[in-house]
Amino acid sequence: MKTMTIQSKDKEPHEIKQDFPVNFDNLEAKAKEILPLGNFEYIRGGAGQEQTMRNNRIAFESYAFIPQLLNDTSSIDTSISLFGISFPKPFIFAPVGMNMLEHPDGELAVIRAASKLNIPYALSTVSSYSLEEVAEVAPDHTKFFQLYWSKEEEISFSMISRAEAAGYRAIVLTIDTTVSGWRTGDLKINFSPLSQGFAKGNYVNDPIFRKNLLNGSYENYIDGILKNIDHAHLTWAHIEKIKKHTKLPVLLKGILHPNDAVKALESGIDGLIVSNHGGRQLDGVIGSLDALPNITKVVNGRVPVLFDSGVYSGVDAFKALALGADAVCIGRPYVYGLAIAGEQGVQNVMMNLYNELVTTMTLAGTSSMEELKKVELVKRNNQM
Ligand SMILES: Cc1cc2nc3c(=O)[nH]c(=O)nc-3n(C[C@H](O)[C@H](O)[C@H](O)COP(=O)(O)O)c2cc1C
Ligand SMILES: CCCCCCC(=O)C(=O)O
Repeated sequence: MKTMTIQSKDKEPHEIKQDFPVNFDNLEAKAKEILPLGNFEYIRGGAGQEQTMRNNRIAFESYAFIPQLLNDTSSIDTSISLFGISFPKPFIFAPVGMNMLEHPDGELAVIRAASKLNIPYALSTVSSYSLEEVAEVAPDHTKFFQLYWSKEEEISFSMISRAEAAGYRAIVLTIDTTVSGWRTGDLKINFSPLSQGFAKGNYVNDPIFRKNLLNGSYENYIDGILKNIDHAHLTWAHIEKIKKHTKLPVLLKGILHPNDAVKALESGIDGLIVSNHGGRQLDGVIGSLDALPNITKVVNGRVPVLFDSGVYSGVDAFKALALGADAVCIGRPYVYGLAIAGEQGVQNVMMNLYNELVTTMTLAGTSSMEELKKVELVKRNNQM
């Protein structure tokens, strides 16, 4: 592989592999060549007829921005501040479960890349490696713990306490996955991701999980996770309990309706992630980008508003930031990078996104996040 070094505007030199796929379609195609069918389809696929996945792309393609030129863009500042910490890039690694489906180093490879690039990392509840193992790789790097609420609530409280003890900086409660979506791609080939055995990291050594669900038998952990994971009883009343249990900021992931954003603020939530889970949960849902403006409007800067679902290029990131997101979370692209080339693949993907964002900001006449947020966007009615 040929390499070149890019001097990014945050002053860290990063090596980019020149024959590594640059655009999202090529990245996905390359990952498809490498991964077993079930693993690939689990990552790629969405719920039902994949209307939500399409809506995500339609939303991005229906926004266009109008650059204003002859501004000095010789130096671009992409830095953001979240919960009092400053980061050089406006990206976050979205929580993605079971990374051993893509690479034996799984989440360990991802946290290494995240820490080298200084991009916050959100670890999934259903990770292949435990939150403690991940923390050990990069103890000082900013990590969030994504929580899937457990049917056995004590397990959730145990995981929150463990995340706090291991130095995680926030809890991200995902609220759109009370049960798994109707994933037609997985169903068609009878692929059950949780049954592959790669979701155990945070469970097998959890004292409460062992006591309540493992019944002393290590072999039963898949059964235990499957029994525990659906949690349709979760309501706003739980938020208060969670907030009482931890001093960490709590973010809600999966907000699409402005009424829910208001309820979240009333419940004392510290941040929101506007997301439709990449179209993997509920089919027929609004494109995540289309939900963003109404939410930033009601939140009005009171808490950080993060965004994900369909950010596949630097231009996509630019549009989400211009519509008011404080940072964008990247999901499928880095997972494909992981499948293709482990830690280096994850770095390549994130740096390609970043370099395209910097190029876009330069050409659009915006040299900082503040200026980016003032960019004018127009929306057309796109038909697909
Ligand atoms: C393979 C895969 C696994 C995921 N696992 C989780 C998870 O464990 N927890 C969670 O909150 N979101 C999970 N997500 C959703 C992502 O956090 C994010 O919302 C989604 O990837 C955004 O869509 P995009 O990748 O199309 O941009 C997963 C996504 C993928 C692709
Ligand atoms: C309760 C369902 C498990 C979901 C596993 C990870 C995930 O969020 C995904 O999108 O896949």
